[in-house]
Amino acid sequence: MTNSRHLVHQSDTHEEERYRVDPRYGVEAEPDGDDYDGEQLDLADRQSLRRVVGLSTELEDVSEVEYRQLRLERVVLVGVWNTGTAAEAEASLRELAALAETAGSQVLDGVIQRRERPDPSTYIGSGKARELRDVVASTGADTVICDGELTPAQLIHLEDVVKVKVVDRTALILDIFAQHARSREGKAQVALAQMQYMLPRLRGWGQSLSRQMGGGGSGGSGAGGGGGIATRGPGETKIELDRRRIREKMARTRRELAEMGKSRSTQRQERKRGAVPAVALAGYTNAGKSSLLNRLTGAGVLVEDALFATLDPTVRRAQSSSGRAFTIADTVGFVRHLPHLLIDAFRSTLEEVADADLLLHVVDVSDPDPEGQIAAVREVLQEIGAEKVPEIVVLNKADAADPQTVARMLRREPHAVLVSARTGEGVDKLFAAIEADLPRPAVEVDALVPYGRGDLVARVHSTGELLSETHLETGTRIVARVDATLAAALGEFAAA
Ligand SMILES: Nc1nc2c(ncn2[C@@H]2O[C@H](COP(=O)(O)OP(=O)(O)OP(=O)(O)O)[C@@H](O)[C@H]2O)c(=O)[nH]1
Ligand SMILES: [Mg+2]
Repeated sequence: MTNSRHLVHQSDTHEEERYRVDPRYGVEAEPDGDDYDGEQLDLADRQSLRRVVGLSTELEDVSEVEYRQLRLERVVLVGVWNTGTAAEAEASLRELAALAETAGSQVLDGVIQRRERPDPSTYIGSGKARELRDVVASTGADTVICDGELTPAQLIHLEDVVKVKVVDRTALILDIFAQHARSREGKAQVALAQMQYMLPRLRGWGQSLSRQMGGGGSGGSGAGGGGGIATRGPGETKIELDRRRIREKMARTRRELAEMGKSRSTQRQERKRGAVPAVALAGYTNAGKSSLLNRLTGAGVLVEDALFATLDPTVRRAQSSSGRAFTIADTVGFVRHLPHLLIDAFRSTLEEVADADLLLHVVDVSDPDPEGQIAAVREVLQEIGAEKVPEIVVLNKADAADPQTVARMLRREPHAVLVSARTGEGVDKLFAAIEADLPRPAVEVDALVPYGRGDLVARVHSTGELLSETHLETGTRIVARVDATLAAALGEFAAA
C-alpha cells in the first residue's frame, strides 16, 4: 500500500490498529463504531490514561504528538515466558524491576505468563489481560511495563483492556538512557534512538487523520465518512508536519553524529599513531566498569549503584607495571535485549570497543547468573564486530561473591582474573595480565642512544617493550621492541 493519505482513508476501517492524536489538538481519534466496539475506551476513559507529552526536553520541539512518559510512575510488570527455565524468566523480570526503578518508577507487582509466543493482539492474551487489569486496579498502578518489545498495536490493545498506559522494555531503556546522557554526543545518540522508536508509532496515530474532520475537532466541517481530498483537515497537516519534522531532525542528528564520530575516530587514530595501545572496558551494566577504571587509573569517574550510570565514554591514560603506557576507555554497559536501535545509535561509542587492542570484559561475579551476563555481552560484542578483540574476563566484586560461583566461573573462563574494585584485591594480577596481553610492538631494535637523546630512551620506556638497557660510556645501549615510527627515529643510532 502506498503512503497516500487518501488510500489510508479508504482502507482504514480494515486496519487493526487504533489511532490516537494528542488531545491538545482537539482531535482525539474517534472509535470507529464498526470495528472497535467492545474494546474501545470512551473518550473520558482515554483521557484518564494520563498522557504526558514529550519524553525529554530534547524531543519536545520535535513533535507534539503524545508520548508515554515513564518517570515516577507506579508500575506493574508483565513478562511472557516462552523459553528457558522459570528461574530465568523470574531473573528477567527482576532485572526489569531494577530497570524500572532506575527510571524512577515504583514497582508494585510483577506477573509472568507462560505462552508459546506473545499474543499478536494483546501480547499476553485477552484472558490474562483481564487478570492484569484486576492487578492494576487493586494495586492502583498507573503504568504497565512489558518485558519485551511490543508492536504499537499490542501496546494499544493492551491499554484498552488494562485501562492504564502500557510501555515496553525498549521504551524503558530509552527513557533511562535519556535521563543519563550527559555529553552532546550521548544526548544526540539517545535522541536519535527515541525518534526512531517514535516514528512507526506516529504512523499509527497519524492514520486516524481521516476521522479528524468528522470528529469535530476542526470545527465540524461535516466531511463524515466522505473521504477524498476534502477531508484533509488541519490535524492531518499537523501530523504530517510532525512526521516530517522528526525525519528532518533525524537526518540532522545523523549528520551531527557522523561529524562527532569522525572527530572521535581521528582522536583514536592519533592515539594509535602515538603507539599507545587502547584497552576498553566492556560488560554488563552495573558490573563495576567505572569502579575498575577508577582503580586502574585513579580517575574520578561516576560510580553509581544504578543501571546505565555511564553513557559517555571516558578515556584515561594508565601505565602497566613495567611502565608501558596505554589508554583505557569506560563505556556504556550492556543488558539483555539491548534494543537494536540503541546499538545502532551508540555505534560510534561502541567503536571504541571494537577498535580496542584489548578488552577487559567485566563481570559481576556476585550476581546469581554471571554466565547469562557474559552471554548477553558477547552477543552485543559480536554485533558491533568486536568478537575478535583479545579479551580478559575480569571477575569483579570478589569481596561480595559466593565462593562456589567464583570457582565455577574460574573453571569456565580460564583466562579470567578475579578482582575487587572495592577492596583492590587482585588488581596487581590484573595489571600483570594486561601487560602480558598488550599488543607487542612490531620492530626489534638494538641501538646505542647518546646521552643527549634521553627523549628517545623515554619513548622506548613508555611505548615500547624494553628487553635490555645498559649504560655505556657513549650512551645507553637499548634492546627493545618498538613501533615503526620509533624504530625509524632510533635508526641512526643502530648498534653495529
Ligand atoms: N561489593 C562490591 N561492589 C562493587 C565493586 N565494584 C563496583 N561495585 C559497586 O557496583 C555498583 C556499580 O558500579 P559501577 O562502577 O558504576 O558499574 P558500571 O559497570 O560502570 O555500571 P554502568 O555504568 O551503570 O553500566 C556500584 O554500587 C559500585 O560501588 C566490588 O568490587 N565489590
Ligand atoms: Mg559505569
